[in-house]
Amino acid sequence: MTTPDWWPGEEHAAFTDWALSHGVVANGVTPARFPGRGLGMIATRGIKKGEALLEVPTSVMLRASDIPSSFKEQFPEDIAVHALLSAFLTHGSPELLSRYDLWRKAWPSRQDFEESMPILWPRALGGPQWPDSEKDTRTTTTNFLLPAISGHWNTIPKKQNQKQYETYHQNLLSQQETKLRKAWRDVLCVFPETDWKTFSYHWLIINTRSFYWVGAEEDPPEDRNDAMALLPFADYFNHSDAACDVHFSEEGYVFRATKAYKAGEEVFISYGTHPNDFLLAEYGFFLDENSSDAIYLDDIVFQDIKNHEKQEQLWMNQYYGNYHVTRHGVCYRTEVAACLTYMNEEDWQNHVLEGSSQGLDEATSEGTIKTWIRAYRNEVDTTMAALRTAIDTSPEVREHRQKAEMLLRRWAQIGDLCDRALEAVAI
Ligand SMILES: C[S@@+](CC[C@H](N)C(=O)[O-])C[C@H]1O[C@@H](n2cnc3c(N)ncnc32)[C@H](O)[C@@H]1O
Repeated sequence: MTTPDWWPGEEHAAFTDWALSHGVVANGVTPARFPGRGLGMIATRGIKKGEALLEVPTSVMLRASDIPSSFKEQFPEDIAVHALLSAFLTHGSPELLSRYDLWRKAWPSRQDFEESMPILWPRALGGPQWPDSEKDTRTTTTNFLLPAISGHWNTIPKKQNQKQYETYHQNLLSQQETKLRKAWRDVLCVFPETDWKTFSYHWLIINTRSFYWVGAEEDPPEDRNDAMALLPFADYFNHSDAACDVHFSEEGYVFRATKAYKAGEEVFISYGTHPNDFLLAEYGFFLDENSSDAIYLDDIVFQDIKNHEKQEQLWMNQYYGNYHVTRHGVCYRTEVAACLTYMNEEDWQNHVLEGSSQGLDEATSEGTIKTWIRAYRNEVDTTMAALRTAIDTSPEVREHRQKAEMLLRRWAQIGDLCDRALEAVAI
């Protein structure tokens, strides 16, 4: 019998047999190869909306509670679950880990992560310095990484004394780096001889393949990132921005179809409503079409609203930061910040608290917002031109041409998003 062109290969067939014989129920889906996406799930027959496609019992999952206490107790109490699971995959007893051998053979390689994940990219493309990084020989100081990932701009000076606030979709790389550096310190405390490449590989496996999990008897952890588990087989699902019907209970996880599928179609789940910069930083890919795509104007807005009292007003009224733009225009927070550039304190307070339009000038607000979006558009043009030049002239960038071209594609998307938002802005 000839194998189909999506045939995943022997190691995936062997892992599938293991999963099915250990209680995983796959109902019309199986792993398959999809160009540009590695492995994913394919519908093996017509599937109706609402059908249960996959059940993964808790007995095959890997959670913090599955790690023996004797192993856990060696680590600092505040170790993150992500770090603990990475440490267990790196240093757990071979007898306990052997049950996952076939699953682990089905994972992507470290080389795959080096290609796709900015956190492992070379310094020349804005990647961080790690124990195995090559000497920093950058000949350019341009930031080629996207501002939401790197936290840096080429054309906009970053304000130094901004307040600390939660940003879920900005400064992504430094947040990720902080977590990985802490995990690395925690594992070295207990296993000083840990191999960086192996540990960081496991950390990235967990970063890209874990699911939200809280046990029935447990309260959700303070840090949402600690509510995680690995689900063998379910981690074949790729992401799309379509809706997704996923439930978990003490028995395990159940994935249901949110639409009908024809045999041969890829079945996706949603990893969450994430903009493309987030997908690139956290998962090493981004979508061509993403209804959740957005860019953030915070550094541009704070460059404009420098006045300390005005910044305090934003802060006190909980409008400080997280100003986002989609192709449909800007969020309400951005509109509120734009009014503050020209309204007096009393009028602005009455506007945000009571909806008063005293002192509101929609044309001025619109003009301010367009100036902010144009500043982002200018950053796109400047950086794309520099990146194109670097691809042609800089040996250290040319060596990583595929990654540089991935960045160019994302910058072009952002340029397009700015143009559409400029057309859409009308308050
Ligand atoms: C949970 S795994 C999914 C299985 C994975 N494709 C594999 O080959 O093992 C998540 C990873 O799959 C890839 N991925 C998921 N959705 C994708 C998509 N829509 N396009 C491209 N790659 C995707 C990314 O590399 C991501 O880090």
